[in-house]
Amino acid sequence: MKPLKVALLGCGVVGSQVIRLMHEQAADLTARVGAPLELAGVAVRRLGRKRDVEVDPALLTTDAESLVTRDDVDIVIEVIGGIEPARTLIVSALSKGKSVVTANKALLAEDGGTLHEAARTGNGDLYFEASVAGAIPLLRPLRESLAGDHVKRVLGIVNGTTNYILDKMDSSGASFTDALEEAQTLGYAEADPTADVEGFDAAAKAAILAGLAFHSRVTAAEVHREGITEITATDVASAKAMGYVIKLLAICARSDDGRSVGVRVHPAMIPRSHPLAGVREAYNAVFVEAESAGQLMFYGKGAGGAPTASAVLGDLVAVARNRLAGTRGPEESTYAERVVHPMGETVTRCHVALDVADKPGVLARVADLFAKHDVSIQTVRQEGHGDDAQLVIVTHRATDAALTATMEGLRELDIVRAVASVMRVEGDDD
Ligand SMILES: NC(=O)c1ccc[n+]([C@@H]2O[C@H](COP(=O)([O-])OP(=O)(O)OC[C@H]3O[C@@H](n4cnc5c(N)ncnc54)[C@H](O)[C@@H]3O)[C@@H](O)[C@H]2O)c1
Ligand SMILES: N[C@@H](CCO)C(=O)O
Ligand code: NA
Repeated sequence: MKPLKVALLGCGVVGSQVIRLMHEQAADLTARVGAPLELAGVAVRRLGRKRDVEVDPALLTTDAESLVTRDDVDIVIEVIGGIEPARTLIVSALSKGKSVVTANKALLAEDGGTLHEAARTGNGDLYFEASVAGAIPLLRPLRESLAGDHVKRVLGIVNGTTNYILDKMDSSGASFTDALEEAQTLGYAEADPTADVEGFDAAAKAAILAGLAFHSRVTAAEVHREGITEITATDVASAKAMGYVIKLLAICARSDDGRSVGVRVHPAMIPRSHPLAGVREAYNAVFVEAESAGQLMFYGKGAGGAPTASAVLGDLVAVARNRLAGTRGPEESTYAERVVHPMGETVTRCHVALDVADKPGVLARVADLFAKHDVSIQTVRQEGHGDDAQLVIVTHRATDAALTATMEGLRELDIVRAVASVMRVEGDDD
């Protein structure tokens, strides 16, 4: 049987594991695909570098553009990352009729439309399971298994680094800075942790998830994004005292009338009894709620060379089978054309801690301000007394615009010394 030729772009953490697995599992892959998969070349930045995997030096090239357009190449795997040259290389490959497998969430979330269009006109496949939640099969279930259902909400932990940091803060009382340092020492967080801790990585994944779940195109720029850098040990302790844990959540939800979607990434308190609260260390987990299927949960490793390569290889087998069968996988589905509504229209609950003076009338004035903005209070608790009093308030569901206006009003009240902590509450639907 004629082999299918595979060009690999990038031989870093993921790329080196792709090579290892293609080599070690060659016989099984051949049997599963129906033809051998053969590496045609590996594009790297520097030829002489020491690598985590043995590669035939004759396969290495620094000319990625020539590799992806070579006539004998059938499938291109892109694991370089970043926007350029990844975009140009993927578009070149697709325009030449190749199929592409990529793990590049940043590119898909910024300009997925261009890639999908190139796949459509080139009549090839574009698969990207590894781009969201690494090893966890999540995109194929959304794109294929749930294609007959109506997804209402996707909610989950899609960034392992921040989950590791928040888990450390929760279990040991560590500060954000100390927990980040530990995550860096262990290799979870990068030297420049911005993409993870500021929520960019999770926002890109949320955009991809929302697009698939709601059959609409969503870009990273449309995702409301807040990171975890401002979370203090006091926030974590305060959450703990109330039976909550703080997680960085990606939440994609369809509006009640079905016309729009909300897509957001921010830290939130969830009850300790919620299944997502038990997601420890660098693990990922995603809940999908669909009209007929009900609640589904996907859990596993969202990062790491081998786990991510597992998802890449799954896609490789799928696109290879399609090529042999002379068919293609599903195209991008954007027929619903739902718009992303502004964060102000999103309905959430809120936990607020206020430093106040403990004297008559303070609670009444605070409550009055919530009422003025039509925000209903669920619980209120006072801690401390005298000049050290703190009011801890949890609201019922209200629009983010009303909650934001309430917080602004609280900051202006003379009886409020400081708004010590504001955090959204998710996962208990009171
Ligand atoms: N590492 C993970 O756990 C993980 C998980 C999910 C998705 N991803 C995605 O997989 C992709 C790769 O991630 P990684 O962790 O392997 O990164 P990495 O930095 O370890 O590897 C990228 C490699 O690409 C090479 N490269 C850069 N520009 C190149 C060019 N123009 N030509 C040839 N080679 C070039 C780099 O030298 C590097 O070796 C990214 O899109 C990332 O977001 C990674
Ligand atoms: N940096 C990501 C892994 C790649 O998506 C994380 O911490 O989950
Ligand atoms: Na995945």
